[in-house]
Amino acid sequence: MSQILLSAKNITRRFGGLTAIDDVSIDLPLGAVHAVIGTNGAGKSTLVSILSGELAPNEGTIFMKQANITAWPQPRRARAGLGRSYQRTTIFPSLTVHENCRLAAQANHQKFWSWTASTHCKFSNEAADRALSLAGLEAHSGRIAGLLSHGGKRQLEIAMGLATHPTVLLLDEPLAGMGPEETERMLALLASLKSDLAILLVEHDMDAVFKISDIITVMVNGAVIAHGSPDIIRNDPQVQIAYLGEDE
Ligand SMILES: Nc1ncnc2c1ncn2[C@@H]1O[C@H](COP(=O)(O)OP(=O)(O)OP(=O)(O)O)[C@@H](O)[C@H]1O
Repeated sequence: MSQILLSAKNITRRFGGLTAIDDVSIDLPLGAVHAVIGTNGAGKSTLVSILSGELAPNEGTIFMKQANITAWPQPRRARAGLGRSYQRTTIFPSLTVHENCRLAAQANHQKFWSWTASTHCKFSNEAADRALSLAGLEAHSGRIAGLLSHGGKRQLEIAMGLATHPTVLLLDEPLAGMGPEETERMLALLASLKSDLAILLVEHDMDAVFKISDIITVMVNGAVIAHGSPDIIRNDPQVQIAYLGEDE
């Protein structure tokens, strides 16, 4: 069994009278894509926000390897190797592709406010170069980020996440709005990255999820109704009825 890089145990989150996350446990192993799927409002984005540290759970515990990170704020988790992308693109459109990655690396570094001009900061330039290479964006390094295609912008977001040297990457709908070619490119990118990472993927594109994932967790109304390999999930009668539709 691969090493578990992030483990969340019995997470519950309420918004007033609504239980958005209901006693959910999830493990993210090194070298695997773990997808979380579910109908709208199932609690997927809330779960990602709890894991990344943007939202606190009402109950439950989160570990990164042996460290209990439940009370750690988001920046501390990011420095410990937890990266995330958002449902909507969050790039700086007027800066270059390289500058976006450099800033992501700097923002994650405790010594950001040093006397070195940011453009000459060796570690952030190297982190940006490495991230752009991993994400297949080297050729676009000098381009203005806002002029990239939609798929290119999402790819840049992944590169910005990689610039922080994560070990765990939380991806919230990275394929949203992509055409078939862009989707294929992104799936190939995730497949090429996963051996060094634990990836959590929240995604509505079921073809992509079943193609790329090693493990799938299915949520309905905040609770997990099924968990297992793509084959197990595909053949789970509860999943077919509750999520994929009885016809499928
Ligand atoms: N800040 C908030 N305040 C109150 N309710 C919230 C808040 N954030 C989420 N919710 C509610 O919690 C539930 C889960 O929302 P969440 O966005 O996590 O679902 P989701 O599975 O990501 O949905 P989608 O697939 O549509 O993005 C929904 O009923 C939502 O309205």
